[in-house]
Amino acid sequence: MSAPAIRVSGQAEIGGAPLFGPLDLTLEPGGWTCLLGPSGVGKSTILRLIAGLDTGATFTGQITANGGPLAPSQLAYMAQDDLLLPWRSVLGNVMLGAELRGQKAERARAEKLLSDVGLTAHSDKRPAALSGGQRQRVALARTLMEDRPVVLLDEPFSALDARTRADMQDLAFGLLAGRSVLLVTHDPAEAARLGHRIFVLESHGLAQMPTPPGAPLRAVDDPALLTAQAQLLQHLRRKA
Ligand SMILES: Nc1ncnc2c1ncn2[C@@H]1O[C@H](COP(=O)(O)OP(=O)(O)OP(=O)(O)O)[C@@H](O)[C@H]1O
Repeated sequence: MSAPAIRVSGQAEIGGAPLFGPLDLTLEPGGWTCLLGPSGVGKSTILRLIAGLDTGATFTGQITANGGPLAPSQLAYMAQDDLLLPWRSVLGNVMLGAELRGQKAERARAEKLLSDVGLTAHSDKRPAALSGGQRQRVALARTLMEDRPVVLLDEPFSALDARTRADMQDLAFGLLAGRSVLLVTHDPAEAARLGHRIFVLESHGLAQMPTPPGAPLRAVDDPALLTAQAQLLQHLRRKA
């Protein structure tokens, strides 16, 4: 699977007021690009624009994959809300994408993913019977099930306890190897651990931040990661 180079160049406004940009964001082809920034600055809007979904913003610019159009079939998108269908079982939600496309869902693969996210015992339950963190893991499994070259993740680990968060980062990083991943996160440690490229979105543009030396997935106790994490937090606090 060859992952395209995704580029977003342009600016957005809401109700006539600038939201972000002008900016020029190129995702790491086949790697993880992490996007941080203050609440409301437009991070989710960028994800939704790339996904071709409605936003409240008017975007002027271009979004390209290897210089051409990005087809919806190239991407998987995990929204901030889990968007689980309440009347389907957990397993049924993980298999939803294939069924919506009229394809036969790979049940064994869905069951393996549910095992990977630690939810085998919950596979027959309805989403309402799960905790917020469990629901988020179902949504992650559903996204990983899609097997697409471009993956957009909007705060996918935000509801997880620290240990599960590290485990799910490991899992997602392994299963998404070779994909172009755009991760929106509020967690500097997460960005420093996972990012091939790290950006902070600010109202006037985009700041590229240094990544720690060494390839992701970085060890959580790597001193260089801890330094990068602290620098990122300082940058975010200065901007606030
Ligand atoms: N459908 C919509 N209609 C109108 N305005 C919207 C809509 N969706 C988002 N906005 C506004 O657009 C701005 C950017 O929202 P967005 O969700 O992209 O921010 P964000 O950086 O992802 O924030 P957070 O970190 O809190 O998730 C916000 O001011 C928000 O109120």
